[in-house]
Amino acid sequence: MTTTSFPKEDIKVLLLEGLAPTAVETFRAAGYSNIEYHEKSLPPAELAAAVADAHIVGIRSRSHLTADIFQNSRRLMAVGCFCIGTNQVALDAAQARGIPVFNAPYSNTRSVAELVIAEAVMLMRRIPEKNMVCHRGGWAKSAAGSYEVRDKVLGIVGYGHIGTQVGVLAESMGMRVIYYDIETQLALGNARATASLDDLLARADIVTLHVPETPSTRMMIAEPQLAAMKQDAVLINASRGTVVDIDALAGHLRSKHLAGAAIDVFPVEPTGNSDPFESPLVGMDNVILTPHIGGSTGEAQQNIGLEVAAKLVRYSDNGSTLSAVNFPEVSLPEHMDSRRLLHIHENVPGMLSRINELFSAGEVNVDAQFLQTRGKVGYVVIDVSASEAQARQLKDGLAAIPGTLKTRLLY
Ligand SMILES: NC(=O)C1=CN([C@@H]2O[C@H](COP(=O)(O)OP(=O)(O)OC[C@H]3O[C@@H](n4cnc5c(N)ncnc54)[C@H](O)[C@@H]3O)[C@@H](O)[C@H]2O)C=CC1
Ligand SMILES: O=C(O)C(=O)COP(=O)(O)O
Repeated sequence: MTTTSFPKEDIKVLLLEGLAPTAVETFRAAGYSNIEYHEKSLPPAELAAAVADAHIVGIRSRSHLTADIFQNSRRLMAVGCFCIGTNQVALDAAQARGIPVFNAPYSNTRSVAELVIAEAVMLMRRIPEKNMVCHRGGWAKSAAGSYEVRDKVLGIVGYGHIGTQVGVLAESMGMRVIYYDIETQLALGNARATASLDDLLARADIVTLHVPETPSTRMMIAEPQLAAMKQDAVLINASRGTVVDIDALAGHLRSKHLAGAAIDVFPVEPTGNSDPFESPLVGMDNVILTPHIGGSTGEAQQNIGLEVAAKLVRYSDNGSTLSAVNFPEVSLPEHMDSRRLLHIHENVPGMLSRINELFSAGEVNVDAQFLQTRGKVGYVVIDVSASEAQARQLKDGLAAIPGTLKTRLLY
């Protein structure tokens, strides 16, 4: 087991939002015993205080880590988003303070894709309305307005990891897949890119959204886009709540322009299961409402727990930042016979020469050096053959270089 200059039992790991036991097990197996585990997200003030006291923080989509939180969390070393989306984290602010943020880019992809396919079938068969009639003691046996998904056009907005999975599954059921993405993407199977979003909206019987939350996707599906959809088309949103104008959608469902919708994410979501849920879509029989559970399956959560905790442990033990979403990516070998110094700094001219001056002045041998920069931050890892005292002295020397954000020493 790797040792760190800072004793592992003092490295505080804060895990929020009911992460899978695999996350806790991974930390424990690596020797991290100081774990604070919460089943829920914390209210903003409690969150800020808890993060300020932690070295490693694990969250899901509900905990908003703002620039202020990073500003006031001097101990914080790394953040793990145990999900795909990282829009809840002020990534630039984390970068500016030398804090890498990790996520699980694929672990719940399939879970979302399966749900979307199921919802496409349910909506095309008008199951939500028929289900509600039965619950109210009625009987609505009729084929009117019900269709197979075979041969229908599925329009995927955002053809990334989830969008492509949805496309592959949809084709296996005979759907014709078209997609729109701002980037050029490899079309899987027989899927075809559309010239524009409007083109997709005009052709699709089922529109499903798989874009991240960014300024360009905010209210991307608003009144004009909804109006551009085909009569009786259906909309599925399991991306982010900010992507759709929910009031405008309610209007198009009420007027029967659109035949139905399945919505998993909302502009404002309850912070916990005991909070009330409010939406203009509540009470509409032709809408499937789900509480942001696109990625909530046993398989996904178990895998996410393992994946993100392993990334955090690797960073803490070894300095590797591979697949960090906001940070220079460095994949490092083990440092069996060396002591490893980590230096995170502002990405300004002259930094490397200052670092190298420090080492050329000393009497230690540099075994390996790794450097990577990204945005405003640079990351240098130096393996040295040195005594513990020499390595500590070098760490202090690194910390004294102006523009230094963080230094660490791994034995
Ligand atoms: N409901 C849930 O529980 C879950 C929701 N999600 C959401 O799904 C999103 C997508 O996930 P992935 O497919 O893994 O992400 P991804 O990054 O692999 O794919 C997103 C795609 O959207 C495209 N895109 C970005 N801006 C666009 C725009 N303005 N117009 C058209 N295309 C645009 C990108 O080029 C990319 O191809 C996540 O960011 C997350 O917000 C993810 C997992 C679970
Ligand atoms: O992975 C994502 O981006 C999700 O939206 C899932 O979030 P969750 O882990 O269910 O809070």
